[in-house]
Amino acid sequence: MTTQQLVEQIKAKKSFLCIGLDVDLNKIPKHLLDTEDPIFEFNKAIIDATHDLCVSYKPNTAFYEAYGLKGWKALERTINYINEKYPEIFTIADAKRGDIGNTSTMYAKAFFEDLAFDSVTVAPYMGKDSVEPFLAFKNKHTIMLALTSNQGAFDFQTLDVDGKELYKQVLETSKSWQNSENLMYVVGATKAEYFTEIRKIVPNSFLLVPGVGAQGGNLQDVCKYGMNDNIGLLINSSRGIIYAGNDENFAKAAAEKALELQQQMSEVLS
Ligand SMILES: O=C(O)c1cc(=O)[nH]c(=O)n1[C@@H]1O[C@H](COP(=O)(O)O)[C@@H](O)[C@H]1O
Repeated sequence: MTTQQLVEQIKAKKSFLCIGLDVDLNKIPKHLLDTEDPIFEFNKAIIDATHDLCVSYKPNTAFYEAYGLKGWKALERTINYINEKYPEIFTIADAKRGDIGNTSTMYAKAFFEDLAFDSVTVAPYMGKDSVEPFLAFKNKHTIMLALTSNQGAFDFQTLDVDGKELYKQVLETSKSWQNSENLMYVVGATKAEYFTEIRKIVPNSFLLVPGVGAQGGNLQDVCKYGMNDNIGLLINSSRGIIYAGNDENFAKAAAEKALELQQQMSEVLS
């Protein structure tokens, strides 16, 4: 998917919501556990109930890998279901990969070719030659961690390196990499006060912003300081939406939570 197609979808749906499909078998409604593929059945119901309120789904692969082969199969069924039934949706494999070049190429193939995701999250720690193999894929997007939502972000990311915080160095340096137009960046919603500075470095890039909902990030502040002419934001909520209900009506409860966020986004856009 091109960035332009993503922007058009945002404008049509008046939403820049990304729903995180972080499926935990201990948290999903009990009646689903009797089905053959509870993870997929959960996702399918959530997706069918929310696809017109969001523009993106982000399964975090940890929640699938934790269940071994069954989990990976459920991930494959989920991405295939979205791509077949709702091809306009921007899909994110939240896998936080990155390794030496030839290994990164295999990670990229796994998520862009075998599973046909539109994007994958990547850690910048190993530098240019660990990220460029992902950037080589046309119309695919590499979403690199910049300033994360967790407390540990202050351990390294905000440290001063040659007079500038490390996350700023990461943003600036990455702009010089080959096919850097395929980069997006992760910035946590819990760090809204940093968005003005970040926008000075990457004014045009899309930012994936997790941390609204369960982690307490504020949607209005993120929009105020982070939005650009192309909207430029994908705001993620996972637990706050998908676990809104815990009985037969769980998908309806999730849709109600998604609608709350979509309505706030619609207001911001108007
Ligand atoms: O890359 C991410 O998506 C990510 C980066 C970050 O800085 N913080 C963060 O919470 N995430 C992910 O975003 C999701 C947030 O989930 P909730 O806190 O349940 O909304 C999880 O899948 C996290 O792994």
